[in-house]
Parts: sequence; structure tokens; C-alpha cells
Amino acid sequence: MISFDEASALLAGVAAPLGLETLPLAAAHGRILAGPVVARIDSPRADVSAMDGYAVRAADIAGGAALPVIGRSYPGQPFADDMPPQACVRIFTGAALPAGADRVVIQEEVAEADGIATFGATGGPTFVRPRGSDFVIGRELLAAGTKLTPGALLAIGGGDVGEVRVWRRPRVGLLVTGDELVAPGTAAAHPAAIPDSVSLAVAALAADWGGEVVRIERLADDLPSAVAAAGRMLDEVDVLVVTGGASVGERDHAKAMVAPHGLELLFSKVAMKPGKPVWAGRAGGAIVLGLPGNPTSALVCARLFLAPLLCGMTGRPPAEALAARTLPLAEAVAPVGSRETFFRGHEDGGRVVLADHQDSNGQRVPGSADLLVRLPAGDVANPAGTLVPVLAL
Ligand SMILES: Nc1nc2c(c(=O)[nH]1)N[C@H]1C(S)=C(S)[C@@H](COP(=O)(O)OP(=O)(O)OC[C@H]3O[C@@H](n4cnc5c(N)ncnc54)[C@H](O)[C@@H]3O)O[C@H]1N2
Ligand code: MOO
Repeated sequence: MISFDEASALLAGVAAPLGLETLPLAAAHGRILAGPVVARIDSPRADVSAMDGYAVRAADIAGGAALPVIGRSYPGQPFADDMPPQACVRIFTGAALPAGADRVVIQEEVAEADGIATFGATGGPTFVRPRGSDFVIGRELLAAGTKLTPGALLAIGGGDVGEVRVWRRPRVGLLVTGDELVAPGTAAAHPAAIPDSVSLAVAALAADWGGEVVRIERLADDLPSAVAAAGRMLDEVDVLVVTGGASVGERDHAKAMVAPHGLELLFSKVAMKPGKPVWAGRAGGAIVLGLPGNPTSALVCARLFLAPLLCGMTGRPPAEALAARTLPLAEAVAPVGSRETFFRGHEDGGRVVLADHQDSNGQRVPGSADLLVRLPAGDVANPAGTLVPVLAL
């Protein structure tokens, strides 16, 4: 059996980006930028008012003043003329300052009657946002490789960029094996049925990491029909994920259903817990990842193998998905034995607490545990306080 690091490296070696596409900004949420985004305009585009009030020359009102209101300036509809001395212009938030004005007095501090605005002797801020004070034309707003979050979309849109070059999303298909599996919400009436929780979680994880889940198919444990289903799906996807059937049971067909389509294995079985039966390979131009059926194992292996794979296929280093931080263990953990172990846990007061149930078939703990805690194989003592690598689950 190979180690987790060896298996990771093998998968990273085939995780090449698929190509680029140009998208309108409105369709680009979650995508990865292929190149930097540069501002096409200054922001603000002019010296503008930060408040609703009156634009003045600061010198005119130094000791208080009563000035004629000679016009109005709105965002998108500025006061067109110069503002002469001893005058003021009604102005609103975001509107350009008239030429000559250098200060805004908020309307709460001004009394206006019959076209005359009366100012007290006020100090304080100018309430002017200078042109380009946020960014200037040509400024790099975002670097290549940035994931387009809501905030990133705000920055790009603000820079007047309407389209972005992004990495193409890998098409992901899921084949879910197990005669016992039924859609969640339909198991209770059938004593032997098990809700298919895994495909939901794996599909969501794939989408979170930049994949486009094009199809999810639940298969009966019947090899000929599974072979046919795998063939159809391999024609459609860049990444085929097979869940379950990874072990040695007589109905465990995961690899056998892909084998007739030219499966070249990268690895099969990894010295890790959970996830020992995880496997990966290539077939029909797609990358195939086989996840164990046990729900916790499936989720942990998806996080540890599918996330880096999708990272690499969307122009980022696969290792980015595995970047860990360290936290001290809240309690001692016994040596884990021959398989490197990824416990589920959560942070509490700067320490990592392991979940109370570490069964690879578990489905409750992943609902709240948000960390994977990596402990080395072997007869290694892990006293409380040991600094251990943790990864967001
Ligand atoms: N003799 C041996 N038996 C097992 C070994 C072994 O080395 N020798 N390995 C064990 C390990 S470790 C794991 S992990 C499991 C993985 O087995 P499979 O990938 O073949 O998983 P299944 O048998 O299909 O299912 C296992 C378990 O998980 C439930 N399951 C499966 N799919 C789903 C799903 N989509 N949603 C919810 N639950 C699912 C299934 O009902 C089973 O209870 O094998 C050990 N056995
Ligand atoms: O390797 Mo398995 O995932 O522990 O049950």
C-alpha cells in the first residue's frame, strides 16, 4: 500500500487545467481567474461628495457664512459650471464636486431658506472622496488564480470590467453503487434501504471546489449494466467519481465497471484511515476517482483527493487544497497504528478536539465537525498539546 502523500502526488501529476473560457461577470461566481483583472476606470471617477449636503469653498465659511445656493449636483448629473467664490451648490452622496469647491458640509448642519444656505463656523472632515482614492485606471484589482467570491465580483464590476477569462470547469459525474441505496426521504418505509447521503455530499464538495456536476446516477449492483453506465458517463465527463464498491466484497464492482473502458490505475489502496480502499486512474480521457462507500470515508477521501484534483484542473496548484495549519491537541490520542489517520474534529479555545465517534461509516459527526486532524502512522504518542496539522473539512 502506498502512503497518502504518494497517492496525492500521483493524482496531482494528472490534474492538468482543461482550458480557458470568457464569461460575463454575472455568470462567473465561483470561477478561477486565468489572468489578472485591471481597472478600466478610476474610482471614484471624480472628486465626489461622501455625504448629502452643500459643496463650498472651505475658506468662505471659516467663520460662518450665508451663501446663495446656485445649483445642484447629483451622481450622474453634476453641476456643470465652475462654482464662484461666496456661493454654494446643493450636493448629494456620490456626486462630483463643482470646480472650485473643496469641502462638503452635511445638510444636518445647514439651514436653507429662500435659496440662501446658512453655515455655522464648522471644522471637521471635508467629506470629499478624491478621484482615484479607491483605485486608479490600470490598477491590478485581482491576481490570476483568484476565486471569484462575491467580494471579487464587486471589485471587478467596480473596475468596469464586464467579462473575465476563467479556467473551464471540469465536468464531474457520479456513479453511486449499492443496491441498498435510495433517495433521502424514501428509506424509512423499507427496512433494508439506506439513504444515499454520500452522493449529495460529494456533489456539493465538487461544486465548492470548482467542478460542474453534470450527472449523478445510482446503480444497482449488477456488473453488465454498471459497465454500460460507466461507458456513457465517461463520454460526458472530465472526472468520474465512483462511490462504494471499492472493497473486496463479492458485489464490489467499482473498478470492474470501469476496467472494460481501458482503466489505467494510478493507485488502489492507500495506507490511510479512513479511506483505505480509495483508488484512482484514467479511462477514456477522464480521470476516475473511486471513493469508499462508508459515508465518512467517502467525504474525507473526496476532501483529500477530489478537492486537490479539481484545484489542479482549474489552474491552481493541487497542493493548495491541502494547505494545513497547526493546532495543539486538546487531549492525548493513542498511537494510530499502521495507517496514517485523518480524525474528524473541531476547534475549541485554540485547541483541536476530536469528535466523539470516529467510525468511517458515521454520518452524524460530519454534520458538525469541520476539521480533519492528521496524525502519523506508527507507534507515535500524541500527548495533549501536540501540534498537529489540521485542514478545513
Ligand atoms: N474483508 C474486508 N472488508 C472490508 C475492507 C477490507 O479491507 N477487507 N475494507 C473496509 C473498509 S476500510 C471500507 S472503507 C469499506 C469500503 O467498502 P466499499 O467501498 O466497498 O463500500 P460499500 O460496501 O459499497 O459500502 C460500505 C458501507 O457504506 C454504505 N454506503 C455506501 N454507499 C453509500 C451512500 N452513497 N450513501 C450512504 N451510505 C452508503 C453502505 O450501505 C455500507 O454500509 O469496506 C470495508 N470492508
Ligand atoms: O478505510 Mo475504511 O474507510 O476505514 O472504513
